[in-house]
Amino acid sequence: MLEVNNLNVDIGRKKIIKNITFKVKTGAIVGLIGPNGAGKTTIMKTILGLTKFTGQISMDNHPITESNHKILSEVGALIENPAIYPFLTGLQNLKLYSHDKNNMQQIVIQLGLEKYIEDLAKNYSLGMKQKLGIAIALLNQPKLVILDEPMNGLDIEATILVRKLIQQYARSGTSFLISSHILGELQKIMSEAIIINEGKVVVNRAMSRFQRINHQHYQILSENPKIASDLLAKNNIQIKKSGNYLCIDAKDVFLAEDLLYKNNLRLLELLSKKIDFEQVVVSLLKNQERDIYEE
Ligand SMILES: Nc1ncnc2c1ncn2[C@@H]1O[C@H](COP(=O)(O)OP(=O)(O)OP(=O)(O)O)[C@@H](O)[C@H]1O
Repeated sequence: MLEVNNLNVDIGRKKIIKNITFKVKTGAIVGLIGPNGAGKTTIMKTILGLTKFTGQISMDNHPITESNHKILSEVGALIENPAIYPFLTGLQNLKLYSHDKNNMQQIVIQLGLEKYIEDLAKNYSLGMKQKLGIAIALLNQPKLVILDEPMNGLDIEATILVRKLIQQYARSGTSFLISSHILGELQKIMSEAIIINEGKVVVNRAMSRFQRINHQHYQILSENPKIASDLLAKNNIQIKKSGNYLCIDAKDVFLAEDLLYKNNLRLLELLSKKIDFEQVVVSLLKNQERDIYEE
């Protein structure tokens, strides 16, 4: 539904976004991940027609250009600080954007805003403002929702609520492009991850293709790593070397222990390891494009 092709953004003389191409399918939750200054917010702002660019952006085959933003009426967004008028109540703020009273009331309930929706927004806490900003982004049944750091300032209860709501909207066909530094949180909901660094895409992949996340493996340190490595390889155990350590799959650990014992190779260390998504992202960013954990 959203297609971004060969996107380039220059600010002053600096190239901020360098030839970025990606798609967001209907009902997908796409995570935009990258270190500070990677270009996440710039990409989001560009899609929303707020920044000059070269390349092509289209939604449902309608091009988004500097002069044609019509299709953006189908997009909800929360970028940086929520655009909230402090001297209006939460409800008055929502009414400014809402086309449908029933839909607005439903979102107030879905996000648990009832208790303070009649209060002036200037008296809202950071988390309350954030929830109101998310409510504005979800108004009017958007086809695409762009959220920059949506979990900012939210407590655990609100985080779970927003997570469930995003999943519920995605199930009914809304697409999401979300940036977050809280990778564990994003990992719980996103269907695809686009990892960017210095304005370029490092990896663009469905979550199901990060096969090694949470994969259990073992690191073995034996008396004689060279002989141990030859022995395990000869017995069809797949090994990866990491210095003197040999990494093997959890399913092979008993066989490996047995082989080492029978061949009088003393086991000095046996460490159980799990690779989490954060480690995968750090390794991808370090190696740029080469994922050491992928086969
Ligand atoms: N108005 C601007 N003028 C000059 N440089 C800018 C401007 N806006 C963004 N940049 C630069 O563009 C680059 C990307 O910034 P951007 O805000 O898109 O990064 P980000 O990935 O969203 O970072 P963060 O995670 O810190 O929010 C940075 O180097 C930033 O300094």
